[in-house]
Amino acid sequence: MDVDSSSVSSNSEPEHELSIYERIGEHLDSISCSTEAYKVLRQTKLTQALDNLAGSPFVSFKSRWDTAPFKLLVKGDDAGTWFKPDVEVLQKHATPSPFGRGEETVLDPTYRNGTELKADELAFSLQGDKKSHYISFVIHIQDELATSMFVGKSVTLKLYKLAIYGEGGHFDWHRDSTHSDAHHGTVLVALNTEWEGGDLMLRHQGVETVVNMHPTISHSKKSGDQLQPVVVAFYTDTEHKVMPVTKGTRLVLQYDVEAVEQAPRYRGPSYTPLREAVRRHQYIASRINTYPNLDQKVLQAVVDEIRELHEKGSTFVAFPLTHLYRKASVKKEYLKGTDSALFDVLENHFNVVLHPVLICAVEDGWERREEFFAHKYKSSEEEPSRAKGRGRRVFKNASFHLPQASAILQLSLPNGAHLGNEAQVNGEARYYGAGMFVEPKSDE
Ligand SMILES: O=C(O)CCC(=O)C(=O)O
Ligand SMILES: [Fe+2]
Repeated sequence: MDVDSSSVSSNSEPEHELSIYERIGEHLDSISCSTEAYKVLRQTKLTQALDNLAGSPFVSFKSRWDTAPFKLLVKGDDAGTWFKPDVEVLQKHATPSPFGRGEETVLDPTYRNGTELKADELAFSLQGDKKSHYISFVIHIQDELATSMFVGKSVTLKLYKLAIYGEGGHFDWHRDSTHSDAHHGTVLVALNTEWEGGDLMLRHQGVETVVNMHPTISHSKKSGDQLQPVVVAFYTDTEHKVMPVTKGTRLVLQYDVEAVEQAPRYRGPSYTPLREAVRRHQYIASRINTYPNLDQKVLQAVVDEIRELHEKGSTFVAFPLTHLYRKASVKKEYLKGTDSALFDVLENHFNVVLHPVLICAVEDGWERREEFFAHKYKSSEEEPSRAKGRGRRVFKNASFHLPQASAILQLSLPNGAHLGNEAQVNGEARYYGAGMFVEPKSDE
């Protein structure tokens, strides 16, 4: 990239969370930062505009589908129905749930205490064998997600497992592991049992939310009162935990959500992805609890601010994505939530490039003040000379704007190491911070 650069200057404040990020970043990659640096700015007009945009990391809604009669089969054994599952049969076949601590898969009941059945051990069919009803239930969830968390994407649910938590069962804070580049969400649906405790908690940008997963009664004139499951979906990079169950048994189906960009279809002359997203949101907003923020005014404020920065001479304006991604998923087609909506809008006005990002701290030798720099993450094959102590080049006409609500600072799990529902053996599923790099369109 052809941009001006200057040597390091020092006038920023020390930032506690940034130090954490830098430590984790190094832990993740065991590399030093690359030589080309973007100066990190905080509390700018652009960071404020981005903070106003921050959305919610999850949705929950009642399924309108009649799930009551779904039959459950475990390794061919009858295990009741969604309405009345046979807990004993399910437990008989279940195995203890491990989790991932760094590269290891471990069993540690102080962190996770529960058992599970894998997807290939389970089957569903309606009494009378109309299996298509179960498939319709799944398709209904996919459709809801394509109008909320994954606007305009083609969404596929894949059953991952059934988690069983008896009394004392729980799972501490973790992020779910991803199983493919397109895997961006988790869906949970509780079966109809009675339990107390066992709340699901989600944590995003430091805010914790409790979700009630108990099936609820729905009143309908046509079909009378009906018990319906609550569907909870969240992005895979959302930290979550299951509080200890104090009574009864909690049975939860867990699905992986794969989302990829939809093939272009015929669009009318007034079509824009944002208009389409907002139209769909208005339709579902009344039924769905929370969803990404797609307020046009808030999105426009980000566009206006970037344009102003460009006009003032900051040709390269960068900021972090709201979510974390595996490295191979830092691509337009895999963006989720507000990241996806914002990219679509910015792309109409600017040249936008996505790239994994590392933030590094540099200590000023005299005053012992830390300064922070954002770097496009490059592997050692891409930039082999990086670690050999070449000077840092700071782009003069560029800035990296770091909002409060940025997942890049949320990589700080309690002990700084990966804690997931699975181990990370070859590292391809690691979560990275990433950024959007926005410059004026070359023809403007
Ligand atoms: O049972 C639940 O509600 C979630 C379990 C979970 O987070 C997991 O197994 O990864
Ligand atoms: Fe999980």
